[in-house]
Amino acid sequence: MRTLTVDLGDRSYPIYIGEGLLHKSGDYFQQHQLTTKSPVLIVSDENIAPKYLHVVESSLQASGYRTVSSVVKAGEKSKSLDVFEEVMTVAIEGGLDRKSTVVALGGGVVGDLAGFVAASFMRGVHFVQMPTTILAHDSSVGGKVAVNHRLAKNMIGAFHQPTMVLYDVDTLRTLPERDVRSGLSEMIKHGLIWDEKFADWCRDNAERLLALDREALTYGLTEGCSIKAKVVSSDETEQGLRAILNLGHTIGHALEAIGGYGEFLHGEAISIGMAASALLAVNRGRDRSIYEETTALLRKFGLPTTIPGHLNDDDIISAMLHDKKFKENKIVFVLPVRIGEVEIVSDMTLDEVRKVITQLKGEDQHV
Ligand SMILES: NC(=O)c1ccc[n+]([C@@H]2O[C@H](COP(=O)([O-])OP(=O)(O)OC[C@H]3O[C@@H](n4cnc5c(N)ncnc54)[C@H](O)[C@@H]3O)[C@@H](O)[C@H]2O)c1
Ligand SMILES: O=C(O)C(=O)C[C@@H](O)[C@H](O)[C@H](O)COP(=O)(O)O
Ligand SMILES: [Zn+2]
Repeated sequence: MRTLTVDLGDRSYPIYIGEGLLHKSGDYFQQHQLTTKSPVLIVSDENIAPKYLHVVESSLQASGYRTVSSVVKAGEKSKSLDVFEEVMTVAIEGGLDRKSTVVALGGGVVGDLAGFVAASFMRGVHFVQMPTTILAHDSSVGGKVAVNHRLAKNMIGAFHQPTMVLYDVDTLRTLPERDVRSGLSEMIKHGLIWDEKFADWCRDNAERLLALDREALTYGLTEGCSIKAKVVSSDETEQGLRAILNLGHTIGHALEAIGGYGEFLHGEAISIGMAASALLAVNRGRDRSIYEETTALLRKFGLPTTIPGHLNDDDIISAMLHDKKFKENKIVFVLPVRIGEVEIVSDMTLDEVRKVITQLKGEDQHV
C-alpha cells in the first residue's frame, strides 16, 4: 500500500493506493474519526453498485456505521442538477445530519456528483473518495466537485476536499476497455504537464497499462496522483499554477458539451484537446516535434487526436466561450513548451482556434 499526502497548509489528507482497501473501509473511517453516530451516504452507479457496494456497506456496518445508498445511472448525464436533487432526497430521507459523511464509490462522474452533494448538504459535510476508475486518479484528488449544465461542463460546483482518498486498485480489473483508455488520457496529461520521464515511462509501458498489469498500473496511478497532489497543494483554488491541469480541456470540454455528454468520454475529449493544444503551440512557432510526439503518445493508447468532421466549428467555438476558461474576454489555453512543461496563455485569438479546428478535422493538408 502506498500513501501520498495532499498538503493544503492548514489541512492535509491522505491518498491510500493499494489492493483490498474497500474491504477495510470501516477501519479507515474509524482511523479518521468519522463518527458512527451519523448515517453515511454511499453514492455509486448502476455498474459499480452490483460489484462493490456490498463490500463497502458490509465493512462500514461491521465498524458500527449506519449506511444509506444512492445508485445513479452510469455515465456523464448523471452529472446533472436533476440527479443531484435525487441524491439529496436520499440524503434527507436517510436522516443524514451535519456530522454525516458522503462516500463517492465510483469514477469521476460519481466523484464529482457525490462531492457536490457533500459540499452542499447542510452547507457541507465530510466527503470520502473511493475511486474505481483509472481516470479517477485525477478526479478523486483536489476537491473540484461539480455537475454539468446543458451548455457547459462542470458549470455548477464547488471546491470541497475529501477527508481521504481510498483507492482500491482491485476494482480496476472490471473496467471496460474504452474507459481504461479514457482514464489513461489523464495519466498521460500528468506526464505532459509536469514530468518528461513519466511521459516517457507511459509511452514505454503502454501495453502493460492497457493490459491492466497490476505493477505498472499501481506505479502509473501513484505517479499521476503524486503530480496532481503537488499541483493542488501549491494552488488549491486555481489562482495560478493549478490551471496547468486543464491541458486539453479548453477544446475538450467544448467537445463534451456539444456531443451532448455522450459522444465523447472525458479522456477522449481531453486527448483531442491535447492534440489541439500541441498544434496551437506549433502554429505559434514551437518545434513541430511537440505535436508529433504528443499525438504519437496518445495514439499509442488508442486515443483520438482528430476532430470528427460532422461537428460544427461555430458550435465548438460557442461552447468554448461558455466555459470557465473564457474570462475577462479572453480564452485561457494551456500550451506545451516541450514534453513535461507547459505554459498558460490568455491571448489566443478565435482565428487561431478556428485554424486548428480545421487542421484537426483533416481539412487542411498542412497538418
Ligand atoms: N474533479 C476533477 O478534478 C476531475 C478530474 C478529471 C475528470 N473529472 C470528471 O470525471 C468524469 C469522468 O470520470 P470517469 O471516466 O471515471 O467516468 P465514469 O465515472 O462515468 O466511469 C466510467 C464508466 O465506468 C463504469 N465503472 C466505474 N468503475 C468501474 C469498475 N471498477 N468496473 C466496471 N465499470 C466501472 C461506470 O459505471 C461508467 O460507465 C467526467 O465527468 C470528468 O469531468 C473530474
Ligand atoms: O483538478 C483540476 O484542476 C483539473 O483541471 C483536472 C481536470 O482533469 C478536470 O477535468 C477538471 O474537472 C476540470 O476543471 P474545470 O475547472 O475546467 O471544470
Ligand atoms: Zn479532466
